[in-house]
Amino acid sequence: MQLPSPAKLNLFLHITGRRENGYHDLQTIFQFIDLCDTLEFTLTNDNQVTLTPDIEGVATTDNLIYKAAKLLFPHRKNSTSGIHISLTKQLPMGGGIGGGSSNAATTLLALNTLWECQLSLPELADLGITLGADIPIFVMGFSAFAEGVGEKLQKVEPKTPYYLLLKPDCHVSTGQIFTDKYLTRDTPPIKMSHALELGGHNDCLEIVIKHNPEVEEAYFWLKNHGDAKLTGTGACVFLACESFLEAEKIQQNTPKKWQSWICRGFNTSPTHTALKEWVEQHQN
Ligand SMILES: C[C@](O)(CO)[C@H](O)COP(=O)(O)OP(=O)(O)OC[C@H]1O[C@@H](n2ccc(N)nc2=O)[C@H](O)[C@@H]1O
Ligand SMILES: Nc1ncnc2c1ncn2[C@@H]1O[C@H](COP(=O)(O)OP(=O)(O)OP(=O)(O)O)[C@@H](O)[C@H]1O
Repeated sequence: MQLPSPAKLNLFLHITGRRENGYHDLQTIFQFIDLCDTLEFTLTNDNQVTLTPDIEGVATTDNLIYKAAKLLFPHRKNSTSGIHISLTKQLPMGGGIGGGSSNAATTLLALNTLWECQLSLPELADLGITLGADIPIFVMGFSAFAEGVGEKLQKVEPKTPYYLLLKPDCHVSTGQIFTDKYLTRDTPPIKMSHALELGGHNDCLEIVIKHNPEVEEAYFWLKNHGDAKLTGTGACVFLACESFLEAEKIQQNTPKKWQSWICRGFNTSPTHTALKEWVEQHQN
């Protein structure tokens, strides 16, 4: 089974409070984009989880793919089932586009089918959130207005424009941003209808810029072309464009020191679309 594992954008990100355990209450709209890693799953009968290739600097046992597979292990129908997973990585790490979380969710979805665990999507999301706050959105697979730490999801259908996405050459630590003393943590909550009509801002921007001059440069460069936004805690910044051609024109002038992609917004995760097709093809 081969599945895409897409990135997400936070169309805005408001921080409305801080919990005693250090996690933050937030409001955001998540949307998927068609920039994806690819995961290939091969069933084995050896009671093992194996993963290739290694991600540089990440031990296999720390890889969210491996951790997600291990979470599902007790739910296998057949206790000798194993899995070999092969990862083709395209999504930059530390970009705020949720690559690791997406990989974990894709693994949960694939193995739930291959190992016949028969867990519901909310049950998989509950397992996933123990590994990361961004995993439930990728498990549920629809664009959403999110609250809580990112797990209370209401389905929404924002516009699906082309985006120009830039990745400055730095890696932002989400933990560092969320522990910064000066992070705004008291943005008043807004209603979903307000969020859909008027959008919002990203409370992390000021702190991310303070720690990462590369993000500051890319953000203000892109802002010259329109309403540029930071996704998550960065480092990626993005701009919704009127058309593919407009995105391409701006991309042609983008300084070469930044990676750039033209991608499309999607309100259904490409993982879910591909998994549905796989299930239809493999039904007796
Ligand atoms: C910034 C976002 O990407 C927005 O979608 C997410 O909120 C972050 O999600 P994530 O990377 O899956 O987050 P986790 O791996 O659970 O946590 C990374 C770090 O961010 C902090 N964190 C994360 C989510 C949240 N709502 N409040 C937090 O304070 C955690 O304390 C942790 O130190
Ligand atoms: N399969 C994986 N893919 C990417 N990163 C992984 C994976 N497994 C573990 N990680 C760790 O997670 C960290 C964050 O990677 P990720 O691609 O999710 O970045 P991100 O989008 O900025 O994350 P977030 O905003 O969710 O913190 C990486 O630096 C890496 O140490």
